[in-house]
Amino acid sequence: MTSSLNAPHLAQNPFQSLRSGYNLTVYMLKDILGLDPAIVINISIFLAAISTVGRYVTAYLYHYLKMICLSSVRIDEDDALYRYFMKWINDNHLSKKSLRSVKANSVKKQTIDDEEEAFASIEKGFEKDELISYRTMMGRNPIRFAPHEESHVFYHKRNIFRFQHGYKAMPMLRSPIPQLKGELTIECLGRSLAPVKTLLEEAQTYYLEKTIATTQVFRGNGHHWGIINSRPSRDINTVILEKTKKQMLLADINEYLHPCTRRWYANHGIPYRRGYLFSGPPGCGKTSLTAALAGVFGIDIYVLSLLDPFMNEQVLIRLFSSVPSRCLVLLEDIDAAGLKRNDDPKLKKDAVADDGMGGVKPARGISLSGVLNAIDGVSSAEGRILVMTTNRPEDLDKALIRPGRVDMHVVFGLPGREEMVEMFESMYRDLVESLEMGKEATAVMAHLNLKDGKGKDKNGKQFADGIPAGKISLAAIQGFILRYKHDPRLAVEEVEGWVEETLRELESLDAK
Ligand SMILES: Nc1ncnc2c1ncn2[C@@H]1O[C@H](COP(=O)(O)OP(=O)(O)OP(=O)(O)O)[C@@H](O)[C@H]1O
Repeated sequence: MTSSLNAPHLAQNPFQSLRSGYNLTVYMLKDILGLDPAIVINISIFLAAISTVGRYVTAYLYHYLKMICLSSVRIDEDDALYRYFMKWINDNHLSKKSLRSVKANSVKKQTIDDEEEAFASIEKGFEKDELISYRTMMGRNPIRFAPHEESHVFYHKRNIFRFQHGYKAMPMLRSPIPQLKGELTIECLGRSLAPVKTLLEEAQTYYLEKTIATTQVFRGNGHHWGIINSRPSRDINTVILEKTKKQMLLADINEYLHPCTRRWYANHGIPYRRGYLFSGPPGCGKTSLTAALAGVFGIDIYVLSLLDPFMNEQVLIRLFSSVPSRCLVLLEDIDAAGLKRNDDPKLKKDAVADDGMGGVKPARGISLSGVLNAIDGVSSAEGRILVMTTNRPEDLDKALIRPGRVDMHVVFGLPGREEMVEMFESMYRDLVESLEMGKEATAVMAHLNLKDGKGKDKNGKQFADGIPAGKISLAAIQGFILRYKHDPRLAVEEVEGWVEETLRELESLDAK
């Protein structure tokens, strides 16, 4: 009772309230806990000082120990090693749950394996004609785990490693705000860098072996290249092109990529670059051949379009100078950018300014000389293959396609009879193979007239007979076959009607 009477009352102003708070604390320490406030204050100050000194000492010791006991490596986010390591750590350590704090991602871009795995989990209760609900399948998709910004410690081959995801600020030209760039730091307990080097080599080999049958596609996004796709490499045999043309192209690229060729170019003072022009109507296989070539030679594709909204000469030069030394740069629809010379009569209405080198800057500010500079200027990377595609080769300036910039011109045309038969057979190859293995094969194949090679040929030839040569693209023919991908006989029966309809559509488009 006495103590409650002694308790300070609510203060009338802030100073009074502080004072009453202080009085209350003193009263609690002294009367309730029986402690001397002066001693408590001294001890608190002492502990705070110890903790500050402790923090400094630990930081110093950590720094010192790091210097003498840790070896470390830093990797920038846009370096291929970053991808190699992240895949390796995800597959080898995350799956074994040795990391306890991770970032979980839903799968946005399913690979073929993801989809097959998801379908396998619902396949048993799935009726043949049932409609697929993608939502149901999505629910079965694996969740991906990735390390996040914190540091993680893991043990590998008798070594202790620590890696940390972080960001560093990069000063930007013409901007006071620095750009944040991701980086990875890998540390290893021990004074030798050898375990980290071995680890990175292992990650690199692992990644390259895992992705041996895939082609990565990058696209310029401003000043940098970003990965947009990683897909199974296209088999070159699925691309229909005159045999001699295909073989010449393969031999030419093979010769160019041979490690000894680089020295030869250097000895002769020739810039080590090779360019190809693929021309032809839409849907005739230019992009398909490019993808297949990248697969054959195990290189990645770097796609550029002069029509991208962010594209200007500076960006183009920078992108061309930052591709890896072995890759395929695909410059799509080069005719669409309107790169013309002053003396071209068609140019007058498009032109906006003289570029000072006999060319003009089209509306989006990329001149012919800018493109030539990017392709083979001093800063342009060596060792790459350049493939330019166009629907209208006749519109291209001679400077753009002169030897040295374009070393081989591959012309694609609308398909003749042979190509159509090849397309038909290629589309039904899997069906024939699966039927050959199945129990009901004989009956079904007899029905489809696919019992032997002859029967297959007969279907393909009948199919091609129904389509006039040089009129319809392979893309359109492929689209039609896809409607009957389980039934070649029906494709043959329906082809004539489809051709009539397609030719009528093409005529009306031409008339417009
Ligand atoms: N010669 C071909 N061999 C195999 N497939 C082809 C061929 N031509 C077209 N196709 C098929 O048609 C589709 C479109 O082909 P692709 O994109 O390669 O044509 P493109 O010539 O690059 O067309 P565009 O000029 O419109 O870019 C692809 O799915 C491809 O499989």
